[in-house]
Order: sequence, then C-alpha cells, then structure tokens
Amino acid sequence: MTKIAVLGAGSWGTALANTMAINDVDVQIWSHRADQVEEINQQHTNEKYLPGAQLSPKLQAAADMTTAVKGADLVLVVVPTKAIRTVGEQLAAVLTSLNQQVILAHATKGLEQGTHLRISEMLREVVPAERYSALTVVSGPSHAEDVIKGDLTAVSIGATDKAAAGVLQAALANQHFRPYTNQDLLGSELGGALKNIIALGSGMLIGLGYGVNAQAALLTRGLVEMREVGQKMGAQPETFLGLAGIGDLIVTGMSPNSRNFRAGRALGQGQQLEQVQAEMGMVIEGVNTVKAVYEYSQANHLDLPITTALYRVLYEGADIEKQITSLMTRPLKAED
Ligand SMILES: NC(=O)C1=CN([C@@H]2O[C@H](COP(=O)(O)OP(=O)(O)OC[C@H]3O[C@@H](n4cnc5c(N)ncnc54)[C@H](OP(=O)(O)O)[C@@H]3O)[C@@H](O)[C@H]2O)C=CC1
Ligand SMILES: O=C(CO)COP(=O)(O)O
Repeated sequence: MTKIAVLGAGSWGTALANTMAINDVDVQIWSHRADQVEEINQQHTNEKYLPGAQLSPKLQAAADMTTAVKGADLVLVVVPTKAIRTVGEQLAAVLTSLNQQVILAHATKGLEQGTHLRISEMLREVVPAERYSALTVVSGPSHAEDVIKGDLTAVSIGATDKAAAGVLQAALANQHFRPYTNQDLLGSELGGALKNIIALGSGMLIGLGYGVNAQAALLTRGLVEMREVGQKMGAQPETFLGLAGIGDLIVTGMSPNSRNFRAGRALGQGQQLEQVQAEMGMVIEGVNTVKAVYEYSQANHLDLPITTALYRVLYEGADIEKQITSLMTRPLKAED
C-alpha cells in the first residue's frame, strides 16, 4: 500500500491529505504546531485554516517530521513559497537520516523572491538528488474550502515522470476529485504561480465596482502575460490552456474563496496592503509573485503591462484608477 506524507497543515495541505484519507490511502500530515496535531488527531478538525470542516478520522497528524516521512513512498510539500527552503532542508535531513528515497511532490504556487526560482528548483537545491526519484506538482483550479466540502474539482498533476504523477493521481482520485496528469512540470508550476497576480487585479476591479466585461478583459489579457512569461521560462504554451493555466485563472480570478481575489478586492475598496495581509491570516502568494515577475520581466525585456501596473500599485503606492486608465489608453494594437 502506498504511504504518503503531507508536509504543511494549512488549508491546502489539510484538504489534500483529507482527500487521501477518505480514499483509504495511508497518509500522515506533518504540522510544526503540536496543538494543531492534537486537534487533528483528537477533534478531527483544523479550525484555524478550515473552520467548520469535519476531517476524516482516518487522517493522522504528526508533530515529528520523521514519523510522518518514515516509510513514505511520496512526500507532498504544501507550505507557502517563503517556507519551502526551510521545510525542504528539514526534509533532506530526515530522508538522509532514514536513508530513504521518495517521490517528491508539492502543491505550492509561487516563485522565490530575488532568485525567481520555481518551487521544484528550490527543492532541487536543498534536497540531495539521491533522496528523490522524481519531482511532481499538483496544480489547477482547487480551493481548499470547496474540496473539503466535496465540491467537484479537477486538478492537473505535472511531472516529466508519468509513473510518479500516476502515484499521486491514484491517491487523490475519487468521485468528487479528478486529477489529470501532464508532462509539463515547469508550465504547471508557472500557471499556478502566475495566475495569482491576475487574480489580485481581478479582485481590485470588483472592489472598485467594475463589472464582468472588465474582469473578462483582464483575465484574458492576463493569460497572454502568463503565456509570455511561461514561454520565456521554457513552459509549453498549451499548458496555459489547461487546468493549470486558464482553469486556475478562472477560479482564482473569480471566486470569493480565493485569498488573492479577496486581497485585491479589499485593496480596490481602499484598504492598505499591510492591513489586508494581517486580516487574511493565510498566505496571499500573489503579492510576492508580482514582485518576482516584475523583476524578471525587467531583466528579460518582457512587456507585461498588467503585471507592471500591479507592481506599481503594490510596491510604489500608485493609484489603482490611474493605472487602469493608463492600461486602457496604451497605443492601440492588434490582439496577440
Ligand atoms: N488554500 C488553497 O485553497 C490553495 C492553496 N494553494 C497553495 O498552497 C500553498 C500553501 O497555501 P495554504 O495551505 O493556503 O496556506 P495557509 O496560509 O493556509 O497555511 C500555511 C501552512 O504552512 C505552515 N507553515 C508556514 N511556514 C512553515 C514552516 N517554516 N514550517 C512548517 N510549516 C510552516 C503554516 O503554519 P502556521 O500555522 O504556523 O503559520 C500553515 O499551516 C500556497 O502556495 C498556496 O498558493 C494551492 C491551491 C489551493
Ligand atoms: O490556487 C488556488 C486555487 O486553485 C488558491 O488560490 P488563493 O491562494 O488565491 O486562494
């Protein structure tokens, strides 16, 4: 029987681990908080991250990473981008001490500040190559709040190694949750990270009182920017037309369950970024991703008007309405 360890007990790690527990997979979730481990094991809840949700009693949590990882065939890392290196280093030490090799998977959607590295690139830097047989990512349109309720969800698992993607696919699949696989790890990671930028912008439009025409325009032109960055970084353009691209863009750019959409909406309504981040209590990945992608575009001579406008709003205090006007009055051009 496949054993899976999930590292990170926030909303997404818990929802994915719970899906596997429902499927009778031998899964253990690791949290660095002892009180949360006790809550999951005793109450079968995770009130901070999934309020009101009842978890499967089969889902076991561990405060010690070694306990969760020992004997696992696959380790799924689900912490925010800024914690990936720390958790990856801890995992490397655990795997080395256990002399164990695993399939290494993640479900994190971001790019590293400064280096602009993808999550799998960071993991490759900190986990020795002999400790994992393959790398894979869970991407696509999937809010934890909907998954935990059993709402219908389809995701895409990207990996160059089909068998590795298949292990995760089999562990997650049920009548409510349908994972597809693809062989574009890079594009799947980028789709998940880049759509958060556009979701922030979509939320801002709604916060300002604009309608669905505006949202559709932003999401569609945003997809062009996502594809452009993706192609520059080496992704397959078709990936952006799949679940990891347009699929995730639709859900994150339109759902009030999205942290990025909600943050953008609050900013559009006039709140300050610091206040929005403090009140969210969960990671808003798009805020850092805007900076990483803006810097990447400057270094690589990419013209990304939407990303640039959002960077100016978030990091230079620019007025949102003025940025919208300047986007709408750029020199007219053909759609490309
Ligand atoms: N939520 C969702 O619906 C989805 C999220 N994602 C992606 O998944 C990733 C995780 O997001 P999400 O679950 O929402 O995040 P949350 O903010 O809900 O939770 C983050 C979790 O990571 C833990 N954590 C943070 N730093 C560390 C660390 N150094 N060591 C151990 N644990 C740590 C937090 O612990 P603590 O409580 O101590 O802060 C918390 O349990 C993000 O990249 C997000 O974009 C992808 C798809 C859906
Ligand atoms: O990636 C996600 C949905 O697919 C989650 O997006 P948020 O972080 O904006 O909630």
